[in-house]
Amino acid sequence: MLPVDQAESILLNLAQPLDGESDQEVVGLLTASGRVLAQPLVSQLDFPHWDNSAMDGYAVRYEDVVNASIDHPQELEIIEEIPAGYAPQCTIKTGQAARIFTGACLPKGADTIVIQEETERLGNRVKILSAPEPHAFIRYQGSYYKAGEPLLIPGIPLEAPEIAVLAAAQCTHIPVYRRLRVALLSTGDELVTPDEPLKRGQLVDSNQYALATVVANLGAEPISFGIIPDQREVLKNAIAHALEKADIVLSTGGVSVGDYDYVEEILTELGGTIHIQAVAIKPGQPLTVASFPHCLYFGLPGNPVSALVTFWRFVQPVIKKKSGLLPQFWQPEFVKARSLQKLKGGGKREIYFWGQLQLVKGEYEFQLAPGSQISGNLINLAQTTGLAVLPIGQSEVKAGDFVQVLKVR
Ligand SMILES: Nc1nc2c(c(=O)[nH]1)N[C@H]1C(S)=C(S)[C@@H](COP(=O)(O)OP(=O)(O)OC[C@H]3O[C@@H](n4cnc5c(N)ncnc54)[C@H](O)[C@@H]3O)O[C@H]1N2
Ligand code: MOO
Ligand SMILES: [Mg+2]
Repeated sequence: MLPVDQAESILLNLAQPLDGESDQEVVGLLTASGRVLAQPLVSQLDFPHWDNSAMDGYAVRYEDVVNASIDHPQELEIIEEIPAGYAPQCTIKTGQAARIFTGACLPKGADTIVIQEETERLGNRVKILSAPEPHAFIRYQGSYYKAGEPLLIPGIPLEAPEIAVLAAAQCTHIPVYRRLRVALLSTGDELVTPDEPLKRGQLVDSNQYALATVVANLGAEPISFGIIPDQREVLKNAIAHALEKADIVLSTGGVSVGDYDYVEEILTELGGTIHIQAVAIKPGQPLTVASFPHCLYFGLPGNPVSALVTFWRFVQPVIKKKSGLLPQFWQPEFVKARSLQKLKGGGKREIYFWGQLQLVKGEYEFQLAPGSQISGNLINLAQTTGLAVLPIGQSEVKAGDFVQVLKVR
């Protein structure tokens, strides 16, 4: 049995990120969400593109209004009105101002904006009722970003803020890494699909749906191979087929010591290198991992909680790293949380308890899922947002004490 941290480092070494031209594709702005940028981007535009006003008001020369006050207002002549989107035509000279609106270009000669609340309008003249700060409310060209500087770096996930930057930079053809293909197969004679009537002894294949969801949420493409019976040759063919089609294969079941647990033998027969046969983790101990020249195979344990816990702990960072993300985006996120219940440890495995992680008055709390914490019980797994971890050697966490919690969503 490998310790959890050793299993993790073996896996992260095996997870080679997508790289090179053949692993990239070009997407549009509205299809870029959740993708990973594959090339450094530079814009030829300054941001802001022009000196412009941050407020509705008047563009003035600071020296004209420096002494303005409510008792001694400064009167200026309005020579132009500049809405957003218009190029100003005039130059502001001493004693003059331009009516200006938020986002509109600053006219030549002006160096300060007086907000409209500090003025009084009299036809084509305006009274300035207080002295502004010099350069007040001007957004200077290039003050956010100068053309030619690095804009976005490869390896970042594209979400609303990055997509806004890309749109503003008029980058409409976005180079991203291709989506990883993740094959899913559920092994077990007892399994049926959710729409089949159950005969005695049968069980619905829930793992396939759970894994398809978490894989898709990571921006990868789940490819379903359905339910494969516990028949050696049938399973071997299905695994061989999945290995051809995918970057990563996730199977569930068939990795323990039972007579019908064929996965590891098949992986060896197919030429895979076995890296992990068991991990000191509860639940999830029989996790089996093999590598092939173009594919990484995870044999996840069949119990529904074991399948998801091993996915969250080991597969998720691997998918993220392989997707081309920078380390700060793929490293598992552990937080310190106050456990609301007593957690009982002991034994030879690191124990993962499932429950809810909540932020209460700036401090994380972990609420253990009520009911049976046993790997076959998927019912109380619903609403899990964190996994509290008890390391080997720690016999308990008292209610109110701190515990490390892996955030899972
Ligand atoms: N003698 C021993 N027996 C077991 C050991 C052990 O060390 N010695 N380990 C136990 C542990 S821990 C786990 S975890 C399981 C892992 O078993 P397998 O990965 O071989 O999985 P199966 O035997 O095929 O199934 C286990 C369990 O999960 C249900 N299952 C399977 N697939 C699905 C699915 N797609 N959706 C929902 N549920 C599924 C299956 O019906 C079984 O109940 O082994 C223990 N045994
Ligand atoms: O290690 Mo198994 O995953 O608990 O039931
Ligand atoms: Mg088994």
